[in-house]
Amino acid sequence: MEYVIRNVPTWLNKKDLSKALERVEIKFDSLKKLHGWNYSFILFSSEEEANQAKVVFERQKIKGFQFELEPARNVNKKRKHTEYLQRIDERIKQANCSLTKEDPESDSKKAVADVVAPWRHYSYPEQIRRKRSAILAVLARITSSLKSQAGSGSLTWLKSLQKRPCCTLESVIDMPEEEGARLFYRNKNEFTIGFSYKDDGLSIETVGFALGLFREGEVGVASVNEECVTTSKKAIAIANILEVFIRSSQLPAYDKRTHKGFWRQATVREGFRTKEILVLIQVQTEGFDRNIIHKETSRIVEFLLSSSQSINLEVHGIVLQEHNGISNFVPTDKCPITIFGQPYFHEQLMNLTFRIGSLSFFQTNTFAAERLLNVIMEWGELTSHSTVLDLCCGTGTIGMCLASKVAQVIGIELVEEAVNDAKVNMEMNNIQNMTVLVGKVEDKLKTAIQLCRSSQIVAIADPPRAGLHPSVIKTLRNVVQIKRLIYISCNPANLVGNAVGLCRPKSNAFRGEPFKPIKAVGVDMFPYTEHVELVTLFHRIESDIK
Ligand SMILES: C[S@@+](CC[C@H](N)C(=O)[O-])C[C@H]1O[C@@H](n2cnc3c(N)ncnc32)[C@H](O)[C@@H]1O
Repeated sequence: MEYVIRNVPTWLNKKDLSKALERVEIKFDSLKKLHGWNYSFILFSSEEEANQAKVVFERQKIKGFQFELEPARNVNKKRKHTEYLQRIDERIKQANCSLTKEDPESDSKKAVADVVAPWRHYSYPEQIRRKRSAILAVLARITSSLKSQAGSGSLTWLKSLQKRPCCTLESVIDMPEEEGARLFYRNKNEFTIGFSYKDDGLSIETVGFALGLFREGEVGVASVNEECVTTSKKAIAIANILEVFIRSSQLPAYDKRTHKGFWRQATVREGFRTKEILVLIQVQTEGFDRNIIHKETSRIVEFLLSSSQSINLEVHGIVLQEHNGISNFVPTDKCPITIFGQPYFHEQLMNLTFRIGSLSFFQTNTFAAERLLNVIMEWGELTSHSTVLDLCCGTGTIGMCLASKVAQVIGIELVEEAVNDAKVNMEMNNIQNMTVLVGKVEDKLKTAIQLCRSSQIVAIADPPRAGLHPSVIKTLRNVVQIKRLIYISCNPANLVGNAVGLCRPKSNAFRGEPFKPIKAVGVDMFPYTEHVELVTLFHRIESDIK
């Protein structure tokens, strides 16, 4: 049960408010209070708890303030459509005002920037230092986890390590201080469409970023602005344009609390080198009239195209995805429909051109992706006799960049649209020695291995954040032709389980000879955030086994 506490001092932080409420024995599940708010969201587990709090507030002041409690739904009363239309003019004025005249140091601007670029207060060398320490901690955890495996004494390379990292960390490759590399670098930006809440309780449709986790009681969305140094400047402009439109739309923004509303999410993707922009708009259609949907989607296309052209941005495609489920993710199995232009954009990498569909993965930072590819090329020690296994290949970027150096590339990718893009990309770049299989690596790896013509297989794994399925690790160990494996991890903490699986001593469950971590390098794909890409080279170590 969500309520709002009114008359809270703006300077009071969540921790102190929480303590003050506990002192007067108010029971609640969670609180949401940001600096600058004169209110706070509070979640009670029952109406009784809320009533008790109300009585306490009426009887006594807290921190010298007379708090008031009201149900949160009053903050965002579902307005009748006619009332809504009457307010449109006022809203647009407010919207323009907040977009153009907001104090650059305002709390909401800073709060949203802290969500998307939480490390913006650290100097860049300090960010790199922190990422280095985090990676070293992961590499040391691999050592300790391996040591706890039965039979690990047979791994001679492990003996001398004690608690040290399992291999050398060569460096964390930093990004030059340029737009598109260290600043405003994300080529894919997912914006939430929802409501921001003003101090007077008025809610206003907003396209930007959620200020916190919904499950922790945060429902507010804040407009994106140039303090958000990870978001590309073009994406910021497109989000601001969409915000003006949605504030005047006949269809409402989606409200996460009620699961009602139409406009849900907007994803802006762009080719930094090609200057192409693709916009994916996600909508919840249940309960809305098809004619109004048609009218409003035509209007959004018109508005977006004319507004973006007026500031010299060229949108190449707009696609619409229906998503009536509760989860926030963009489902990769719900094919969007094209409402303008092409359902894809292009980007260039290592002098090759890639077509990328709205649901296909592409490395987030184009500049950093090239640094990553340089490391893979060097560590792969590829020859014209090698076969590259590109596991989780997306639209085929890694495999295609290596194809000219090897005999054969075999990719595996789950998302069908990405595989279709990969096929087009092979043709566009005249690559004839690459095959891509659609499906899960865990299901397709054995087929891929049967297709390998060479006895020198280099496996390159670039899995999603969770890492590879354990069955994939077991299969990789069983393929004796794989002597070298490069693992790219976008969530280094999750590398530990897979690395232990690859390197642990032979057993009934892990039959093939183990691998050994040789070296690692970090690539700062995500400046101003804690995230970092980790590349680790593993070699097969048959001769090391006693
Ligand atoms: C981190 S991305 C890497 C993509 C690609 N290597 C690149 O550089 O563009 C991970 C990819 O794995 C795909 N994926 C996720 N789970 C998978 C699975 N079980 N089997 C195969 N591919 C998977 C995703 O669709 C995504 O394209």
